[in-house]
Amino acid sequence: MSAPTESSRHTNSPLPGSGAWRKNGATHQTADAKLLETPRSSAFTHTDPWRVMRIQSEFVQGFDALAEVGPAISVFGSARTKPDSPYYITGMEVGRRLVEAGVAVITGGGPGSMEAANRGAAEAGGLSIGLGIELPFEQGMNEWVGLGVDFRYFFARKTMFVKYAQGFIVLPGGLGTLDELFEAMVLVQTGKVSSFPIVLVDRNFWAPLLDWIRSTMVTEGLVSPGDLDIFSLADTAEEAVALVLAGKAGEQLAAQES
Ligand SMILES: C/C(=C\CNc1ncnc2c1ncn2[C@@H]1O[C@H](COP(=O)(O)O)[C@@H](O)[C@H]1O)CO
Repeated sequence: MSAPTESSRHTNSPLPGSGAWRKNGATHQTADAKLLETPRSSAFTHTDPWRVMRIQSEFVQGFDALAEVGPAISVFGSARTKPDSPYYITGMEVGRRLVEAGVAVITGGGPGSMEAANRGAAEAGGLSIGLGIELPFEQGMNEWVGLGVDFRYFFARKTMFVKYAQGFIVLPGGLGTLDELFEAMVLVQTGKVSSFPIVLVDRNFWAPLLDWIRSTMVTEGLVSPGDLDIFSLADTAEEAVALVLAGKAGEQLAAQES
């Protein structure tokens, strides 16, 4: 088939997405014309291909906002902890001690222990980061976040917790905290990240879960005994921060600082 002449162009219809054309087809609209047309319906914005664009933009937005963040530790913990609870007080001390060690604090930007860690970091004059998530019951970012990024998608937000931190400190929490903890553990277990310290704070709180992992999962051969070395345990903020800064993560943090 030969290329269309100027006069035949209006009657040669293009084959979608190929740059090819078919002779004597109906008059076609150019791509520019389609783009510039006022849309008759916004329904397309609720389709998966459109969502992919939105997801992509969420990654770009996160990478842009966090690219300049230096050494950082992600702190997870319950959204329900009240300011007078010992967990909140420990969370504040964790945030403060991380900043005093020259490390930024990344949290989910919400209330409870997230707020505590952001507050400790902000009050110590450090970088206090919140990665907020759109939820049906809107909470908004806690007031102690200095650099905030909002996400619609949990998985895009989770990437940021890992990509921009050199370790995790996990305060007592519920399902959200467990989700974040297990994701981190699986990334280490499967070798997707190396030497990523994970510190669980409050031995008493975590003991029953760890006993069950040992007595059931390890006994039944579903996890290796060595998998229990993926995390360390602490009882105080001081211990937790010292552990997360120790070892390989400490080397990475020191390298980023110099
Ligand atoms: C339930 C309440 C507020 C929810 N707001 C949240 N904002 C930001 N991040 C959240 C929120 N809820 C959960 N998360 C994430 O999960 C972890 C805490 O979940 P948990 O179930 O409370 O352990 C936390 O690290 C966040 O990343 C207030 O009533």
